[in-house]
Amino acid sequence: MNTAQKSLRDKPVARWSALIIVSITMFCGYFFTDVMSPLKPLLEKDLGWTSGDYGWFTSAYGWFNVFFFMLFIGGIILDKVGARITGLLASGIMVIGASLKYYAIANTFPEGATILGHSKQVALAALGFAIFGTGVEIMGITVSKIIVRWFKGYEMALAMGLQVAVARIGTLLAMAAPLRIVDYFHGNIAAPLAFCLVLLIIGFLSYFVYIVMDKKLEASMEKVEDGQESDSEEGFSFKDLKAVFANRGFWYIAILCVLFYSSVFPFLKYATDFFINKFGMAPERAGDLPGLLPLGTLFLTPIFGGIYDKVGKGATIMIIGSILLVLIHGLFAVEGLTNVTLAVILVLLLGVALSLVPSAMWPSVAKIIPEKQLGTAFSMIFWVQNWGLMGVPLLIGVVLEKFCITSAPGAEKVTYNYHIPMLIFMGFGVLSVVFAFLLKNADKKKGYGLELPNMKK
Ligand SMILES: C[C@H](NC(=O)[C@@H](N)CCCCN)C(=O)O
Repeated sequence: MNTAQKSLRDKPVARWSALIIVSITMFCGYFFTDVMSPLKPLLEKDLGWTSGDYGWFTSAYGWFNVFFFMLFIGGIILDKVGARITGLLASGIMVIGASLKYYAIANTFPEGATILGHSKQVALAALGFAIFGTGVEIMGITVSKIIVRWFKGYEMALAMGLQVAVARIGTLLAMAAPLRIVDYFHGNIAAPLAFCLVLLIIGFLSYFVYIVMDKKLEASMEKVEDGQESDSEEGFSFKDLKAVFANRGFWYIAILCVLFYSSVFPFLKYATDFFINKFGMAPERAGDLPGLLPLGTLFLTPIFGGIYDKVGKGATIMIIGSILLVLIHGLFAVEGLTNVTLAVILVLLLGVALSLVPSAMWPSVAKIIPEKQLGTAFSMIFWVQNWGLMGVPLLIGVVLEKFCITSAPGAEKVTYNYHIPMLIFMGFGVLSVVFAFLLKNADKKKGYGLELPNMKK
């Protein structure tokens, strides 16, 4: 390819700069997603929440995505109007939802005021989280499509891995920082939310820089004669949707996605409480342990992504990650295993699993589905995944409240036995292994190329 035929995406500095900018927005989104997780014991102690309240509030993340088909609508908008407008809308929605959640936690409401059977505070916080969840998920599909747009034929899995790694720094901070921020602000439980809200506004503003870059990319692509890239901008059609639905590989990857993530992200929502209850950790330090999980993924996701780019073996990588999940949650479930060193090792291994599967899963979607249907495909996969992100935290909250309380009724501090929740997480792991094998089998029959490298020779 001579210089005259090059578009902006062919320049490494340009495509990596685009990646950095969208990664910042996602980092802020992931931080806010999990910022309340280490606060569960405090929400119960200081604000009078129950585990059921917490489970219901946490499940709100997926409400609009699942029931109002917001991801589906977001995917159509993305394929129709492109990443510039969709990304801006999504990050704006994140800021609005986060503001409402902050308002709910920062204020006190008249005792006895309830909405849908929950206190006004829990209900408003949940509504804010539901709005935020819509924004961050649509942003997620937008960023996935942006990466394909800039990196297809280049370091696509590495770029996806790096973006996820940066986002996971947000999760790491969400685990390690909130209790320290609360302490610093003399027990103000809303302070971590305020801090995070400021970051989200920064993420929103940084997206404007991406918009400028995207416009330049488009202009440069118009100059490229062969018209290859313009194929990807045909937009949504119901024919495409039918084609995505009719693809068996799509369903295997979507089901693997919901099963795998159901045993990781919802686990993180309860991890601090779990380590306090099972491993007897001090509440102020218990958030540090789940913080190790995203820490490992920072380095490993890009490494595994790089391996997939160069060597291939995508389906095998997903099988190994799923098997690890079963072993980890299985050991967490064993009663009497309360050694903190073992807990550290298992959390680090969970980080390996959370690096292996996503590093291979997301780039594999682009191998199964044509680029012009990718917005729709990513949004449908996220939609299926959101059933788990919504339902599983709710399930765990209800199970904890109904079957796992070990403290005497009316005790000042409620304690839990996490055996059943861990078995539930392990069950999702077992099903993930089954679907990872089905995917590998389908790849052999249909020749998606999941075991082949991503990079052009
Ligand atoms: C890339 C992938 N993202 C997702 O699965 C999102 N739908 C959910 C993000 C939830 C953030 N805690 C990932 O993070 O691996």
